[in-house]
Amino acid sequence: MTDSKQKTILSTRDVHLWYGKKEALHGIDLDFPEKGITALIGPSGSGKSTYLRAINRMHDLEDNVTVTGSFNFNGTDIYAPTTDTVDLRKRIGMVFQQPNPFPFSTYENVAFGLRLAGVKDKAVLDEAVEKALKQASVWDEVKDTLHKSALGLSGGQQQRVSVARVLATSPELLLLDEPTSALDPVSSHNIEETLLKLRDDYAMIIVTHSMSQASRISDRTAFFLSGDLVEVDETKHIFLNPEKKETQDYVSGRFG
Ligand SMILES: Nc1ncnc2c1ncn2[C@@H]1O[C@H](COP(=O)(O)OP(=O)(O)OP(=O)(O)O)[C@@H](O)[C@H]1O
Repeated sequence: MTDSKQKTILSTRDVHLWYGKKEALHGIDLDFPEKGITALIGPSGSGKSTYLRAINRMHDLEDNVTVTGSFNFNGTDIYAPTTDTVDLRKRIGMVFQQPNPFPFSTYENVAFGLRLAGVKDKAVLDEAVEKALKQASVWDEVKDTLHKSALGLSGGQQQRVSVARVLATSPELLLLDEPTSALDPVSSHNIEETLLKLRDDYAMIIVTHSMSQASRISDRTAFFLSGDLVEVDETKHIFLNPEKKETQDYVSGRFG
């Protein structure tokens, strides 16, 4: 669980983002503690994914996107020209909506980032792969087929292997962009349980359309509307006693 005395792992200030001439984020100030889950909620098009992807510079891969503002990540200026994005994305791992295993074995999927970082020792790799798969609560289901293609796993197992792949490189922050929206209810529940187990050890930011999911798993919730951050607070305050009328209207299902 988070508490108010926690250190801040990421501090973002006055974040604006333009797709061409269209401004999608209008000056977001938001901080994240070093442990626990923050949910980003809001109607479709409110800027949740845009903001999330700005955190690990995913927009660098798109043409015509301009980002301004400050992103201080544990002392690293995320947008400084000297910041290495490969290293940054190891420190800030990302799990996407669709499970996206590479067409390799489960083992090689999880070992991928470590091999990229130059780890060759088999014993080190074996241990790291097992640890990450256990942390992602999928080890028991895949331990006998580690060297078979990850594409043969169910969608829910693939998504937990995606979580393990991210954990294997010892990230400081995990970004999750609607990680259960392509999964059946049982697989979604398994992912939620996995995230709940990780929240004492990691900082996580999850974009979700499901308000019940946000209220089940997050410590803090940030409500976005039309590219603005309307309100951020402990999840129970946002759902039971929000300050702003727009938040109240959204969480009570009046729009969105
Ligand atoms: N690649 C892009 N090019 C142009 N405009 C974009 C692009 N991606 C998003 N947008 C626009 O930016 C705004 C914010 O979109 P974003 O996807 O961040 O919202 P969201 O809250 O995550 O929505 P959803 O819940 O539907 O995923 C929207 O108006 C969207 O149309």
